[in-house]
Amino acid sequence: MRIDVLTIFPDYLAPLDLSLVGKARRSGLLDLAVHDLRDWTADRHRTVDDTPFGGGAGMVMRPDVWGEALDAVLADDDAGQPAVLLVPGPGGEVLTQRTAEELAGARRLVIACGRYEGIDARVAEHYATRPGVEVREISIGDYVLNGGEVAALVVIEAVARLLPGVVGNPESLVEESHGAAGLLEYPVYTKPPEWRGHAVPEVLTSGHHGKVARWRRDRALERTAARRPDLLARLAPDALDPADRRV
Ligand SMILES: COC(=O)c1ccnc(N)c1
Repeated sequence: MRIDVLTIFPDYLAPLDLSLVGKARRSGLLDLAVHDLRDWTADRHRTVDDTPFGGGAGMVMRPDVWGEALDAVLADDDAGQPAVLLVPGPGGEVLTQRTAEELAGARRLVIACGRYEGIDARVAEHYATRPGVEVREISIGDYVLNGGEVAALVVIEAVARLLPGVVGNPESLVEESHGAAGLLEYPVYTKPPEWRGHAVPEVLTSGHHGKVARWRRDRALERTAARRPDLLARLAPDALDPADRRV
């Protein structure tokens, strides 16, 4: 997968050199490039914004600069592959694990990080008509940030970890919260077996794999019922077996 990020703060995306995403980039599993939007400005001050039509506080990011940048980045592709143009913003569709799974299936993501009061609306309108480009505004939750960069980091991590080969044990993707099981994850423990008077649940040291699996499933169901009953309600009817019903 190829991901391009456009921003006026490239250093905000430095964490993408670290950990699993950084490893995926170095191994070639993920082709990720961060671009400075100001490289497409034409004036001495490298201006990317201007005052809003209709008045009001703050500044709006100029469509001409974004147009030059997006045209250049979108044109730079090997096979005219379709691209999803993501615009992080509080008014977008809220990112869920399902969204991440969808985006992980894309050949290419281009992420336009807005700042100030946002990007001139005509940019999204224009690229929505561009053949091979799908425009999606993505929110990472119901709150406002100062720019799209933090959201870009969240989206990239949520998507990259789903790419084959990025996480060591793909099995772990099934039982994690919001994973394929559709439940919250069960509690996890490691050595020592007792810590400050807290013992590890005995079943986990019994060596009985069937009982461990049942215990974990029960804890995941209990947690989901207590903290996110909405997720339980969404489960397919056949997702719960008779043994689950007693939790
Ligand atoms: C400027 O971007 C935001 O404020 C933003 C982006 C993505 N999700 C949000 N909840 C806010």
